[in-house]
Amino acid sequence: MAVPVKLTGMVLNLLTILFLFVCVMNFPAFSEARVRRYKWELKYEYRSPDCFSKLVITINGGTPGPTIVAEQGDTIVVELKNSLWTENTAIHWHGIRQIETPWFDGTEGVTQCPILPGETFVYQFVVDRPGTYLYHAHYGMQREAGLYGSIRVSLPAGISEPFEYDYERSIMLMDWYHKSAYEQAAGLASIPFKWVDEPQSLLINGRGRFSCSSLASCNESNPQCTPYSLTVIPGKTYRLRISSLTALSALSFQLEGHNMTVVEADGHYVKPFVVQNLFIYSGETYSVLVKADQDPSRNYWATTNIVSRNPKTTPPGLAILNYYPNHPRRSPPTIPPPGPVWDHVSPRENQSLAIKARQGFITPPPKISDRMIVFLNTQNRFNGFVRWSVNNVSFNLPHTPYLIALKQNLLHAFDQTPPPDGYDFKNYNIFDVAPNKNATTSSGIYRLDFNSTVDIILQNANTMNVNNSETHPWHLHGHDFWVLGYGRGKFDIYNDPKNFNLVDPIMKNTVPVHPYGWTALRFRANNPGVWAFHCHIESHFFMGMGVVFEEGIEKVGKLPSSIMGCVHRP
Ligand SMILES: O=C1O[C@H]([C@@H](O)CO)C(O)=C1O
Repeated sequence: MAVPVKLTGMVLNLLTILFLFVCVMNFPAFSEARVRRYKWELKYEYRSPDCFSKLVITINGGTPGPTIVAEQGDTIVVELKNSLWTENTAIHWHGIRQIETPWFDGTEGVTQCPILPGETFVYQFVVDRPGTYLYHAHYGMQREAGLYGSIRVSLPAGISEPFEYDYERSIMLMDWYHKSAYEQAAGLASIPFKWVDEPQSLLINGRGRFSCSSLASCNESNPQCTPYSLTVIPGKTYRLRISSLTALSALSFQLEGHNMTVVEADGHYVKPFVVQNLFIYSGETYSVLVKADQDPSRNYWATTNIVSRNPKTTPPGLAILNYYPNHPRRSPPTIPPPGPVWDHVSPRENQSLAIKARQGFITPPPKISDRMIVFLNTQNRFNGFVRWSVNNVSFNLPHTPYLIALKQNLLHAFDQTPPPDGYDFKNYNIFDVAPNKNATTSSGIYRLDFNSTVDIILQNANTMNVNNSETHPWHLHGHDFWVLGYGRGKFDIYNDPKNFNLVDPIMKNTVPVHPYGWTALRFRANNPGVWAFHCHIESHFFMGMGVVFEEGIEKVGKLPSSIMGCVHRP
């Protein structure tokens, strides 16, 4: 009798060890997960990021705000105190899917009520994937007041990336306006329409340079606008996590005399490819590898330029690539290299086409989809206002959050007619000035079958100006999608799907649609909640360029009362 008992004990011990081993290997989060707590206070303060002094929103005194640094599987807790005297807020955690916490996506009007002045709101969510992510205000046009920052999620200790580097650094790109977000918003919502125009400067890690000349509130020797200096040790390889949260601008980023190898996009490993300049759209993140292998006796320029729109008077953003031990502020002996020609579309299309999933890290998409929605992107005129629309419907964001309205059956909170799944494919000429017949505004939403596979075709077109089609970066909340393809002209619903990349498409959360082109995406509607999908250009979303998806609302757990401040209960 004794032997079998002993054997059973041994077997049990072995099984326990095996179980723990499997947990550690497959679910690093299980063994390592930590809670990371942040205490943030938002304030309006005078700052001079490009030497021009204006009111900006700071987090704990800074803009950009603090970087959230975590490991895969960690829980992030941000205790956010709104000390803006008279202004609400909400913060979106861009690229974090909010699995089982759809109420902490931070999208005012979609997933939560605004956070009132004086209130402290606690966001709590899990960062379930490694990669480079972002956070920013998602309330009106508040992001461009300076409320933004980055989230860096690394792999748990003991697991390595599929590429090698010695050190890593973050580069955050931003465009910068001197007018307040209020002045801009009021202009966009006025008759006659007042466009925001090109930014006054471009910021690299929160620093830029505006030519101050005669302006009293501008001081070029203010240390707040000293160019950012990225110090490298000769011979070492750096992983640069490059992100953009511009209000408007599509950018190119380059390091004078250095190639960059792209290895990550929006938290997914990319089949490596080399670029001299990286095109990056608002809401995107990339990691590139750079070797400090040039003449170490000098410094080099790091520059960013506007592409896709005529930059007019906006100067390039400049930073210094500092080869240690040269002085970090020593100007390179060269003039900053020019960026790519702003209106050449094909180099940008080529970069989009080059971004594929890395071998060994491919998550294949479902082979077929259950529903295809085509989104025609156009400008409209509606009751005299200039708006943007998809399928001739311009989105109106209600202030009762959809998540609450749907859970509590508040049907009066938004339009109950769903917007259309397509446009008049046969008769609409995407190269014509947008005619805007039958343009409407609506707060209606798309309701997706839970767990269904959805294809989205972003179809670009001419704006209301002759021979003009713009670039729009579209961002999906709550999901990553597969990028199945890009094309020029009008998407052919019968033939173009035959060329979809179902082999190694990259997964992303933000993707551009190029001028007069289309972009095809696929995602699984498997994250119960209500999710915004919109152009990441701050003014375009404000002008109606977005939609909302609902999926599996019945599976959403009990909503926390903290998100419900604006909802009147009977
Ligand atoms: O929304 C926009 O308005 C202007 C312009 O079209 C106004 O005429 C522009 O470039 C946008 O992107």
